[in-house]
Amino acid sequence: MSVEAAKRAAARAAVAAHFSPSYTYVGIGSGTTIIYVHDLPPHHTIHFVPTGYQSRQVILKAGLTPTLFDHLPDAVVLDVAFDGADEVDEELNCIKGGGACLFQEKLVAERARRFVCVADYRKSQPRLLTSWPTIPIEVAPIAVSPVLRSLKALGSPDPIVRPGALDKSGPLKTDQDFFIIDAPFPTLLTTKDVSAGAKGDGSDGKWEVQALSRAIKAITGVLEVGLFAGSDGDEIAAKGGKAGGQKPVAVYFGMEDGSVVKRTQGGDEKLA
Ligand SMILES: O=C(CO)[C@H](O)[C@H](O)COP(=O)(O)O
Repeated sequence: MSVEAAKRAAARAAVAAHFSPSYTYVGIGSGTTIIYVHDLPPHHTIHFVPTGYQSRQVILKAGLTPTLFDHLPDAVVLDVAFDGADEVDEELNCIKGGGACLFQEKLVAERARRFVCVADYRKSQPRLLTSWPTIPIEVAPIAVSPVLRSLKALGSPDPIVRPGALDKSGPLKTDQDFFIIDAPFPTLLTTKDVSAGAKGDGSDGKWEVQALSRAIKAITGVLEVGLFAGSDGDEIAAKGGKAGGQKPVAVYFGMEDGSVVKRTQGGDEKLA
């Protein structure tokens, strides 16, 4: 099965399980997989909340109505948010930002009752930074040099500012007019690794996902980190919260053999 067919199969399974025509607000992320999420059952009054320029164009092209994040009334919680990912580990931590939209993607994911990811088989790995090489980090242009130095001090061997499409036009600019730094690190540890005795605090060069995310976020000049980790919407709801999770409640992987694998905290399940 082609990668595109795998993406479509993942999106169909995610929509079948997590979309309802009765919803009012639905987040729609960025990337090439999310395009297939627009194949929705009939619905009438849903506001689709984009995660940036590309996402807004995709919503418009599908004939749907975009509602910008900063137009949402304060009390609104999105019923669900769908998005892609660059890599997902076995604990459902994600790397995002391959398309440079990580800041608004995190805003939208955290505003949703449930965040659901769609991806093809290449994105599924036991640990982050196994196949995807770097962590995307959105940075204020004025702060690029000190942020690069701080990332090296945290153990990133060779962080680079992501170039734009043309050499002569300088670095790529995000929807916020910021830059993206792509920072490689050694493969990240899971909480299971830490429970099994690994330190995960970077002192031996190895970081656990959330510990590294916090350390990068604490650097002055960093707007957001492309690591989506911590609690998911269901864990937050169990504690009485309405939204706030960065981690997906489920990830749907379209597989090479045509099947779809659904990953949740309970493990992986092969769907038909
Ligand atoms: O995080 C993202 C953009 O910033 C995308 O969701 C991620 O890059 C996945 O994209 P694709 O579906 O094209 O593989």
